[in-house]
Amino acid sequence: MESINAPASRPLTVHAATTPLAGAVAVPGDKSISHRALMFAALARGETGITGLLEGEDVLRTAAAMRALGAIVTRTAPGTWQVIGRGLGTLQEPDDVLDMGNSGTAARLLSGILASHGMFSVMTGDGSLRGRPMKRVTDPLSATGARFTSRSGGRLPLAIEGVADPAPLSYRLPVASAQVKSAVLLAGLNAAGTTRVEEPVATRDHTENMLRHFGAEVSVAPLGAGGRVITLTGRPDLVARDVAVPGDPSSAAFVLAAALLVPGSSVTVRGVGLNPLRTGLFTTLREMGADLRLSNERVEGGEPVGDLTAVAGPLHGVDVPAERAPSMIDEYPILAVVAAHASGPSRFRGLEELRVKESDRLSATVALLQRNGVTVDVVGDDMLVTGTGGAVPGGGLVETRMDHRLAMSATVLGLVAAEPVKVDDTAFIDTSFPGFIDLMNSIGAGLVA
Ligand SMILES: O=C(O)C1=C[C@@H](OP(=O)(O)O)[C@@H](O)[C@H](O)C1
Ligand SMILES: C=C(OP(=O)(O)O)C(=O)O
Repeated sequence: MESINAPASRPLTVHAATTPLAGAVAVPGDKSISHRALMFAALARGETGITGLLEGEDVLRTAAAMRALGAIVTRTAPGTWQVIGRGLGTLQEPDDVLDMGNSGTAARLLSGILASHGMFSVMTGDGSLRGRPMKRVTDPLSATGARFTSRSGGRLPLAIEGVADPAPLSYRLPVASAQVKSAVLLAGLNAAGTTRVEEPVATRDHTENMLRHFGAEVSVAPLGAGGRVITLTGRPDLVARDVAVPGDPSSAAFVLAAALLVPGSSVTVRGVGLNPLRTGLFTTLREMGADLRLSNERVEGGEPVGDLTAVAGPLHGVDVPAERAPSMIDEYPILAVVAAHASGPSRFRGLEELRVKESDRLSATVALLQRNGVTVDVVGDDMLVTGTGGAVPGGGLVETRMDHRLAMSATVLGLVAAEPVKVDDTAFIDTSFPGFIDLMNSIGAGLVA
């Protein structure tokens, strides 16, 4: 897909690692928490300090958008940012189109904020984001009184006529999506009364946790088997509070997977966020027989954090239940790579949401593996991978389709394939994991960009 916003492409040929991977590293800050820290700080009164902020392209788009809306957002040192917000309901109408780049989280969460402020705005994104569904947020948000206009299909670019006195929403999520849940809750911040969201399956709860941290009243109650009801009292006095962003478990996934696969490796990733609604991959890897050790468990900035050490060893196939998908939704491409290297069959169930990520990750992951000689099928919404028992042929060209996670997954596959794996473009890795190639080289991957 072409886009005027697309960075120059950066192809990479990955050769098998010739030595074990070793060392202790830290990955960049959590992307979900970084977006939220910037947005919520901009809505709060006063000065918020953020440490460990992910300085990836996606989060930088959110920083630019909050500036365009009148917050003062300043980078004071690497990963350390200061945000001066003026308080809920006081955002300024942006002068120009808000370009959210490649980021679904930025676009969807911001929709909730823009809908609930009395201003006109227009939002767009890159070629990938313009293809992703927005009706999942604009449908519920329309009940606030806000109006959304777009071309047919309800995708970006989107014009938003927000309302200064939005009606509070009561909404049951039709898809398991933390982005939709968050958009509804954010619209509820500036609404008089109670906003209520029901989620049939629990999704990442960083919005709930961080809104409470900034002084909002948010309650969470169980709903049926594994679901939740979230209620938010509108018009809270949001007050600036510092935020420490933990390392992103979705980024640590690539480093740890590489260490599990390259023979003889042992790698520690320090300070990984371990919110239980994010750790489905680690559970799954252990079920595959992975030696994944947790140490130095602690709570930082209200989130559980720990150091994870991956030690290479034999892995076997796994059957991942659909209920686990929300807690590892971004990890299926790298899990598929691990399953391709493992012995025996794997089945990952209930992956319909993968079709609407930065790319159609179901078909793109299938293509990634097939191009490299691995047998893989899709049956309904399930992916079936036939493990090679450590004998991935490789030799294929992977199309990353403007999708950072495909680029990193293909890179890890190349480290253990018999023939070099060509990755058409690694530039999009910068959306979530700037410095990925250097970090991998610091533990011995030998990647030559
Ligand atoms: O809320 C968030 O920060 C995110 C939610 C998930 O998306 P969905 O809500 O579309 O499942 C995830 O895939 C994305 O990377 C980040
Ligand atoms: C799906 C992802 O992000 P987003 O929806 O924010 O583009 C991701 O990072 O894998």
